Formats: sequence, C-alpha cells, structure tokens
Amino acid sequence: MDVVHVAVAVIDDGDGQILIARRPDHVHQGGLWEFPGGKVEPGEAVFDALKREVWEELAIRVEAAEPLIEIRHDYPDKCVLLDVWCVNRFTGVPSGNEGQPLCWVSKKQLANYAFPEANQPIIEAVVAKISC
Ligand SMILES: Nc1nc2c([nH]c(=O)n2[C@@H]2O[C@H](COP(=O)(O)OP(=O)(O)OP(=O)(O)O)[C@@H](O)[C@H]2O)c(=O)[nH]1
Ligand SMILES: [Mg+2]
Repeated sequence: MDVVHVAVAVIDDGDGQILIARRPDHVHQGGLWEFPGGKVEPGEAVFDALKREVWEELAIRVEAAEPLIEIRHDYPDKCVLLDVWCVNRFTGVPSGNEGQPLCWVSKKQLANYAFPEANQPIIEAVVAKISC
C-alpha cells in the first residue's frame, strides 16, 4: 500500500492550550479528533504543505514551526506518515473553515478526546515537550 505523507500541526496558543479539530463523520478516521493538517502534494516541501493546510482548514498564517515527531502507522485501509510540527507562532484567529468543530484544550485534557490510533505517540510527545 502507498504511504500517504501528511503534514500535521500541533498549534499552541502560547498559553498552554492546543488546538484540536473534529474530523467529519464520512472521512477516514471520521468522528475522531485530530491535529489540523493534510496531505503533502507531490514535490511540495512539508513546511509549505503545513502552511497551506493550516490556511485552508483554519484561515490562520503559520509564521514559525519546528518538527516534533514523525509517525509511520498502518491502518487496515491506509498507511500514513504523519510529519508532525509544533506551530508556535501564527497570525489570525482559527476558524473551522470546513465546518469542523474546533477546541482549545490543555495538554492534560488531550487524554479526554478520542484520536486516531496513530496519534498516541504524538500526544505523548506533546505532553513531554515544554512549549507546544
Ligand atoms: N490531519 C490529520 N490527519 C491525521 C491525523 N491522524 C491521522 O491518522 N491522520 C490521517 O492522515 C490522513 C490524511 O489527513 P487528512 O484527511 O487531513 O488529509 P487532507 O486534509 O489532505 O484531506 P482531503 O483528502 O479531504 O483533502 C487521513 O487518513 C487521517 O486519518 C491527525 O492528527 N491529523
Ligand atoms: Mg485535513
């Protein structure tokens, strides 16, 4: 199976709150919470994909981000490579441009939301990190 390369943004408000979004019911891993992001296009740099996806989904401009962790995960129907970045500077106010519910949550609260299976190590990395 082809591996789908995904740019994923852990967006931090600078005050310990992280932005999560709910995936629509009808898509892959639908109904679960996620960190915003999406597929890297052929020939596209991951950071460019991150900025593009965050703009498309949330209408905010990423100004600074750093790589956090890369997760390769095989779902029964899909293989993904999640390229996860911490976004620590952005402009604008996030809005769910695709109708997706958004929520700012503390690191501790992340455990109360259902995420796709691949996200477990991301959440551990976020909790372990001081900023983001
Ligand atoms: N954005 C995002 N995708 C995730 C996460 N965890 C995870 O397994 N994925 C998987 O990564 C894949 C690609 O993400 P996506 O559906 O957001 O891609 P996209 O925005 O380009 O969507 P599109 O295909 O509708 O244009 C999906 O199969 C999704 O299930 C996560 O935390 N955030
Ligand atoms: Mg997406």
